[in-house]
Amino acid sequence: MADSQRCGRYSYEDYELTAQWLLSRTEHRPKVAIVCGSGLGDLATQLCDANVFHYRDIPNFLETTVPGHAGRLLFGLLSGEVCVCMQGRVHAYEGHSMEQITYPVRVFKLMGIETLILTNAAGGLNPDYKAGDIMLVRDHINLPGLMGLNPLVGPNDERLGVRFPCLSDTYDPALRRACSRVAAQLGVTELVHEGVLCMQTGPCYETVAESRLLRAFGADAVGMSTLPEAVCAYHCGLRVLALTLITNMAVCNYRSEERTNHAEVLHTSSMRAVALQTLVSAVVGQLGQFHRGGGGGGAAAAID
Ligand SMILES: O=P(O)(O)O[C@H]1O[C@H](CO)[C@@H](O)[C@H]1O
Ligand code: HPA
Repeated sequence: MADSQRCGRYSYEDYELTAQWLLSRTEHRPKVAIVCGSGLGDLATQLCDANVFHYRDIPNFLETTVPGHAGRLLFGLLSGEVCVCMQGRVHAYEGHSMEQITYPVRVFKLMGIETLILTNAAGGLNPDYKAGDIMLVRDHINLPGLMGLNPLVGPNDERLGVRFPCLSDTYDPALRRACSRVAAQLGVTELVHEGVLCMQTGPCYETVAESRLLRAFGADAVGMSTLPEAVCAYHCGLRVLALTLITNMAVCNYRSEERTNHAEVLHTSSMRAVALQTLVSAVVGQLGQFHRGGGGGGAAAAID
């Protein structure tokens, strides 16, 4: 394909090549993909009959560099549903473009994935939240995207999605409802909120003034990932559920002696890993009936 026809750095054929590379090395045919955020990678170890690939061995995948992101892709069964699970992600602050960090999402699309479940760690901005809570992402504020760092910038390949996607329904309402119901069945409703996730590029945590600004903008939590993946996934027709673990409260007060740090983020992730894994596994268990029905666009009918 000529450079002018490429989506940007990658062509459709690059995504296809990686998808075929993976599918030719596993007999699993997943419809669900899961991305594990900081310290949440143990979810991947729950997969039965797993086939494991290191990112460094997968064509065009980037290696992870951040503690808490193992850098392995696993195929296997979770709650009886065939899944592919990213044990860790790469971030823009590691020196990559938005297109590079979202590469796996388009590969998933070409592998036949229908639902993408994103997880991440973030700082709480909503004063009703506390470290250890879980936020179902209802909507987002994509600060890098608003500043031009949007993964869809560049020539658009219509095979992957439309030029001007409307993002009002990025986070599938039926999936969120299903997740809330599962949380109630598991007796963890008091841990679970719905809210707005803001992304800033990182790697610095926010200043006090920035945290206050983001709260005033309407954000309930702030992180350094997830939104580019959600944008790319929605663009190419995947159903998206995003679960944010509030690993710390963003510092919004000059008198506070709290200092956000990655060790604290990983500590909270480890404390809540089992709860989050249980929630995600149970939600995945509800997806099968819809996927077996085949075809897109019927999520609400199938899950409700
Ligand atoms: O978003 P994930 O990858 O879960 O991790 C979050 O936690 C790290 C900062 O502590 C950053 O990588 C931020 O993005
Ligand atoms: N801010 C940004 N990203 C984060 C935070 C935070 O407080 N915690 C975990 N990831």
